[in-house]
Amino acid sequence: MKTLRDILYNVSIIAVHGDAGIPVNALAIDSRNIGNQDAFIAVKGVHADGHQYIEKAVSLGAAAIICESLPEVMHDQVTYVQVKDSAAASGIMAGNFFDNPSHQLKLVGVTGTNGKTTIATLLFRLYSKLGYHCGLLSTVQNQIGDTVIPSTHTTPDPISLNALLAKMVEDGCLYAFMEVSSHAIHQQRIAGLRFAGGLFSNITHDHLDYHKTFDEYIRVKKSFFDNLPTSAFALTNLDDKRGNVMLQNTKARKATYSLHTLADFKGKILENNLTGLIMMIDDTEVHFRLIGEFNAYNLLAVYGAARLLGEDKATVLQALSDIQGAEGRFDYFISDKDQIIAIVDYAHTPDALKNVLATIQNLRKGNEQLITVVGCGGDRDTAKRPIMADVAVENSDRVILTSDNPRSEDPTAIIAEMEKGVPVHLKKRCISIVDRKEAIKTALTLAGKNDIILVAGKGHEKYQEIHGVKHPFDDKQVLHDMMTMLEK
Ligand SMILES: CC(=O)N[C@H]1[C@@H](OP(=O)(O)OP(=O)(O)OC[C@H]2O[C@@H](n3ccc(=O)[nH]c3=O)[C@H](O)[C@@H]2O)O[C@H](CO)[C@@H](O)[C@@H]1O[C@H](C)C(=O)N[C@@H](C)C(=O)N[C@H](CCC(=O)O)C(=O)O
Ligand SMILES: Nc1ncnc2c1ncn2[C@@H]1O[C@H](COP(=O)(O)OP(=O)(O)OP(=O)(O)O)[C@@H](O)[C@H]1O
Ligand SMILES: N[C@H](CCC[C@H](N)C(=O)O)C(=O)O
Ligand SMILES: [Mg+2]
Repeated sequence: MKTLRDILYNVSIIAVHGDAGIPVNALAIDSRNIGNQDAFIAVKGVHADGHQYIEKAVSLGAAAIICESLPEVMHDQVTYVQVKDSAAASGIMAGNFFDNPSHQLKLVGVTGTNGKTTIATLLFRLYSKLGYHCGLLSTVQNQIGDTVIPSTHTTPDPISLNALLAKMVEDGCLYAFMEVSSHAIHQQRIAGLRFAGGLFSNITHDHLDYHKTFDEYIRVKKSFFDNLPTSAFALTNLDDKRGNVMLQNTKARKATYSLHTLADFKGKILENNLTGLIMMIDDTEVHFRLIGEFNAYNLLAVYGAARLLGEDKATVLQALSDIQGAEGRFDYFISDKDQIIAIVDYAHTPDALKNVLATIQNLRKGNEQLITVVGCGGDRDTAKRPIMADVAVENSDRVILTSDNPRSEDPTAIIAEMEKGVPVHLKKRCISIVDRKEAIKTALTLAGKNDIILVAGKGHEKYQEIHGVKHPFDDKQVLHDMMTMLEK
């Protein structure tokens, strides 16, 4: 068993009260997970302060307490360690506890508002296809080779994260590809990890409920690159306004990709339709199964990262050509009877919705109707609600505003906020139906031959979260079922 002293290696310590040589059984940042001989790390959170739970942790058997301010009552049998930053300490300690698994494989992190899941998943599938055993940490799921481990977050808390990386190392993985969310960077869930590379996709409006201003959101994302080591690569999208800024202060080896300007990895779209993309990448013409300009960016990012990790150009392009995208990202099927194209997409930001609708507009052959069903999540960025409704009506023939995951909010009130973004002259395009199933059914009823239906916002999600309860709900399944029912 490791001692507290071993686990504290590299942590900025202010004071130690008690014996640092005690053995530690497990680490926890949540007092509810404390067992005998564990170390509890008290972290200040968004809703509560972990320091309030120190006594509770001791009563459950904690042998060590890591905190920023020492409690008034200290027990003789417990070791108290005062640190400068408990959140940072939790990452570093989790690394030490699990033998720093990120040092034992090549860990690649992907950040940006949109495209993280797609890029990380494509990298995982590419490397698996190239014959490497590897791991994936993503919004949709975590994976170690073929073994799927359900994910609770885009980027897990530092203890779960290091535990998963340690399992990957134990299982013989050489690479791990992970999404790095802005929440995770800000909450230091990635503290102490050693990255072999970092990728930037893009940055647009999202999560302003959490980060408050766009500048702060940019600063947080940038800090991921600021902290990369010199041994890593940092790959950025030059077509994004903030692409250069992201790498301004990084020590890592800089590299760029672009569809529109000179870059280390240069791509051009030759064809973009429902059968996929044809692109020119560094003078080679390649066909991909993924659809839409935004996926051209994702593919280019993946190609660039693989080259920076040392793979051969022809091998990468050949393998990438046949790979499918992540679940619920431009996931579509065509109905037998009326050839209605039904698309499920995880677009839950104004920019993602705009991109997916622009992609659909490009795919239109004649004057098919485009019907969009969309909602916004509760307890999340409220500023995006009217913007998303506006984007939807500006770029669709018919829009049905509906409920996403209302969480603790009233879905009718969320929809009312969305409605405020619909310009008066476009109001007739738009109706609101709170029940998501009814909304999808109505879209199908409105659709005629060859029309296109986009159901946006929930992608792969298999539930609808209402007041803390996750009710089974799957956009793709509902579309299938309703279509079958209406065709009978
Ligand atoms: C807003 C947010 O990000 N919250 C995360 C945060 O929790 P928190 O700050 O709210 O925690 P808190 O309730 O204030 O508690 C503070 C501390 O006291 C501890 N505590 C609390 C209660 C108790 O009885 N005992 C106890 O010890 C908690 O474990 C915590 O360490 O830290 C927790 C542990 O890491 C996370 O699980 C939690 O994610 C919540 C569930 C969440 O929904 N997060 C979302 C917004 C999120 O992180 N999303 C991103 C993706 C976003 C994107 O699309 O880019 C993600 O990476 O998943
Ligand atoms: N490179 C991109 N640029 C803009 N939009 C994109 C891009 N890639 C994907 N999208 C859109 O964003 C949606 C979400 O994509 P993806 O899940 O890959 O992003 P993400 O960054 O992982 O999202 P999250 O932060 O929720 O985990 C997709 O369904 C698609 O509509
Ligand atoms: N990772 C994103 C997911 C949003 C998905 C959408 N369906 C919602 O519930 O808002 C978030 O936590 O903001
Ligand atoms: Mg994701």
